[in-house]
Amino acid sequence: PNSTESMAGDGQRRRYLIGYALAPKKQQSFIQPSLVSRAAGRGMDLVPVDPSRPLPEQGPFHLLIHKLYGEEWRGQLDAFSAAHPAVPVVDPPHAIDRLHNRISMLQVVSELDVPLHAHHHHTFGIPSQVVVYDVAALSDSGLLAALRFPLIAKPLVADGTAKSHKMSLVYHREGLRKLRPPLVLQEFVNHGGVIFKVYVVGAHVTCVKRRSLPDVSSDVLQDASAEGSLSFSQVSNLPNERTAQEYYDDMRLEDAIMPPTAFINDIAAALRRALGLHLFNFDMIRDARAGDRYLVIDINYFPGYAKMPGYETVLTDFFWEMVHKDDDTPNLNPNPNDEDVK
Ligand SMILES: Nc1ncnc2c1ncn2[C@@H]1O[C@H](COP(=O)(O)OP(=O)(O)OP(=O)(O)O)[C@@H](O)[C@H]1O
Ligand SMILES: O=P(O)(O)O[C@H]1[C@H](OP(=O)(O)O)[C@@H](OP(=O)(O)O)[C@@H](O)[C@@H](O)[C@@H]1OP(=O)(O)O
Ligand SMILES: [Mg+2]
Ligand SMILES: [Mg+2]
Repeated sequence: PNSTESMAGDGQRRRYLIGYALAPKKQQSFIQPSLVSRAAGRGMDLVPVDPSRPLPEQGPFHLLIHKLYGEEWRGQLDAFSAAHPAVPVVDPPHAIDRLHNRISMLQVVSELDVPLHAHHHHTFGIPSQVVVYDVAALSDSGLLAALRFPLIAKPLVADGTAKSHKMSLVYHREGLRKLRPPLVLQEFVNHGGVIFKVYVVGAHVTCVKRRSLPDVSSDVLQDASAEGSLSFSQVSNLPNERTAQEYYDDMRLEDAIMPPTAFINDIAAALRRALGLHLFNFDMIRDARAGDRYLVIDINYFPGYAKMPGYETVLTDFFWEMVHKDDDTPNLNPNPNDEDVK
């Protein structure tokens, strides 16, 4: 409805339109009034995109952010980019695709170029893993010889469906029988029940601690009578309730030492370059057997940023950078006093 090229009033700054295309649940969690008002205070209006209507009828946008999939939506984005090559689309669908397969997702990590000498004895990598396409492969001894129990079985596809988050812990061979390929069998690495979630928003990096799966003891592995596997879903996204059992875990969480900031920042920057993405997070665990070894186990596109401390400021700064990318005025102040933020 509103022409964004126009001035909002005498002496007022130019306004920018940021279109967001998100599933209803994502829209609920991400588009908080606090974010909308902070962005508005910096001259940027967040408006929903209707994916069922042609993009040229909407806007005109100065930036598009999205977490929607499918051929139709991709066609919309391609047409939009062809018509408006200067308007940033965050992020390109082909770059997001790589995160929809748990093999290609972590492949990037093993290829990263991070100057490790700068980080003393801290190292990083991914757990050993193999991809299993069919049931027959589950009893292939050669394939299994490459891995040590316990294993974690994850659906190969990570497309955001509830199914793609369903996993099983597998303690011994018997436990493999219940599994449904295609999946990834990954070594479960004991890590003290704490996971580090690293949120990336353009050049900004924030690391937070979360509760994770508890360590698997050797007793459990040796107990032949025990169930061979255990299923679960989205542990790192559990509500922060504290049952008696969890009280202890929370204490351990508080005590957990964060990985060094420079180390995290270097991995995040290298990942951002390699993936060609602006908005993602990755999960990292510290290998309990080798205290300074970290393993990346998951990468998510456009994660739950509202859970990240200072999310309104971080996202607003990012939007500002994106809409001013092509400005030729070198000394624009990136942090003017916000106008209407309480
Ligand atoms: N190799 C591993 N070793 C130990 N624990 C693991 C391993 N892989 C996953 N986990 C645990 O299982 C949880 C779920 O795994 P993962 O993060 O891959 O699933 P997801 O469904 O993609 O999660 P998200 O909700 O973050 O997208 C992790 O948060 C962690 O607690
Ligand atoms: O909201 P969405 O559907 O995008 O859910 C994402 C969820 O964010 P939410 O907190 O907003 O639910 C993320 O949580 P954090 O890692 O940030 O804790 C993470 O679980 C992603 O894997 C989910 O993306 P999916 O893999 O399902 O596409
Ligand atoms: Mg995860
Ligand atoms: Mg994930």
